[in-house]
Amino acid sequence: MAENTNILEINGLHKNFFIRGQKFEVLAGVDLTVKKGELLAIVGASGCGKSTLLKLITTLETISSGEILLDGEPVNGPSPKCSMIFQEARLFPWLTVEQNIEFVISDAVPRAEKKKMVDYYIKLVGLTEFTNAVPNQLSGGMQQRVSIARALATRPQLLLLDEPFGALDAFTRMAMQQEVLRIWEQDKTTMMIVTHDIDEAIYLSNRVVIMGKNPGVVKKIVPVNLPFPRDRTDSTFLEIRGEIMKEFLDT
Ligand SMILES: Nc1ncnc2c1ncn2[C@@H]1O[C@H](COP(=O)(O)OP(=O)(O)OP(=O)(O)O)[C@@H](O)[C@H]1O
Repeated sequence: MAENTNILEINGLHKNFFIRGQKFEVLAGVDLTVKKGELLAIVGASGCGKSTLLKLITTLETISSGEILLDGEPVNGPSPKCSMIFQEARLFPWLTVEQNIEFVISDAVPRAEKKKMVDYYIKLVGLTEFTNAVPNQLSGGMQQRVSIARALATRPQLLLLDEPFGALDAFTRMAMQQEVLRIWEQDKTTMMIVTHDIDEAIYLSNRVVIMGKNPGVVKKIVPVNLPFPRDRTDSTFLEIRGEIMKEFLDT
């Protein structure tokens, strides 16, 4: 059988929420395909359903209608093929960096192999010197790097990042964007990143998905055919920025 080159296929996805019996249609027919190895960014006005979309993929929320196929299989419960990172790092405060990562690796993995995996992911995010630190001994950016290492240690085929750098200052945020690209180039895990920052979306992704609001739909998908690392002042970068901004202003 031919290998499935799409890690994610979303067809006619609808999501309704009910508040005191009143129906709110949040997603109204989202179609989206993500190829293995892609770095996809999702942008859209606040409340358009970006986080809801990620939650439906991880089954933190349930679909109203439509389907989501993860590596060719309909999602119907949490899958080891998919991992998610949130705006805050959500680490265990009483565990060290090493223990936070070790925690998510299956007990079926032999001890020596587990140690190797933990060391690999700590090195991947550049925290080898902080292996034995607990989260409150780390900066916000470092904590988020631990959460990335922890998510990758589950060896997901798809990593979902929901505004992962939203709580970080501008300098740390830019450093983290470079870090994500470095990790992606080394690890090639498919990533879907939700962000409010249009520059971040263009800087990081192969395609930018622009969502429209009320109800949430995919309005436009803009390809970003620029080599990495990208120059934010490059004329094509700025052109793409203008194209995305125009969609927002038309909302
Ligand atoms: N559990 C819930 N119950 C009811 N309504 C919800 C629930 N979760 C989300 N919503 C509603 O769904 C809509 C989309 O929310 P969502 O968090 O997906 O948007 P978003 O695009 O990620 O927004 P933001 O950019 O502000 O984070 C909002 O109107 C929100 O109030």
